[in-house]
Amino acid sequence: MIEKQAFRDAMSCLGAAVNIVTTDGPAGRAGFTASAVCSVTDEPPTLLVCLNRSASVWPIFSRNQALCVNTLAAGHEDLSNLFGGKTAMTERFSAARWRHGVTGCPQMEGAMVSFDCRISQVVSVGTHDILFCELVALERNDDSHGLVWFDRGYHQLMRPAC
Ligand SMILES: NC(=O)C1=CN([C@@H]2O[C@H](COP(=O)(O)OP(=O)(O)OC[C@H]3O[C@@H](n4cnc5c(N)ncnc54)[C@H](O)[C@@H]3O)[C@@H](O)[C@H]2O)C=CC1
Ligand SMILES: Cc1cc2nc3c(=O)[nH]c(=O)nc-3n(C[C@H](O)[C@H](O)[C@H](O)COP(=O)(O)O)c2cc1C
Repeated sequence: MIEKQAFRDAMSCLGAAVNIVTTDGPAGRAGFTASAVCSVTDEPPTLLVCLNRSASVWPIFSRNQALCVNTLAAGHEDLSNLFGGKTAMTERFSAARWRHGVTGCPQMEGAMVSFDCRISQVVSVGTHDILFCELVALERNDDSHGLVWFDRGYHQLMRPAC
């Protein structure tokens, strides 16, 4: 049996994009920081997001059935911390500018990519729900530099100069 701490220490070696995942709908607006986001299939275009069921945002995502994955760019470190901490939702959203996507979920201005999705399936594993999300609309910002979460810290990824 692998201890939880050994698992987390090992997982901290896997670099991952940092995302602010948002929702809006009948249950209201919410957002949280997630690194557990992954491409599933391109037919139909689907990604997954792992959400801890003990997070305060969980009931809101469960009910709204739609979300937007906003992939963060270099310079968004403070925003990531804000959406990853125990901060009030109004404070989280007042730190950036938002538009409404096709699903009505908040799309962050300046995000590297925004994946506007409907939640197509949910599978519970351990403490988390795996939200399978089918893409409805897409917005890209190819000028910004990247941001990854690696070894419990942020690292900027620079695009080669053209
Ligand atoms: N998948 C998740 O739920 C993640 C949660 N976090 C949360 O953010 C905070 C800071 O995390 P770190 O500084 O990276 O240090 P950490 O030691 O808490 O986590 C190291 C790595 O383990 C994995 N991890 C952490 N908590 C997890 C969980 N509850 N379930 C599955 N995998 C998990 C992630 O890959 C994370 O980068 C912690 O509270 C952590 O729980 C961070 C990354 C992913
Ligand atoms: C870099 C980073 C990555 C995170 N990734 C995830 C994740 O993939 N899934 C998850 O459920 N929580 C993740 N968290 C934790 C949530 O962002 C955090 O628990 C959530 O904002 C909790 O909010 P609450 O205070 O509203 O419960 C991450 C936090 C940070 C700082």
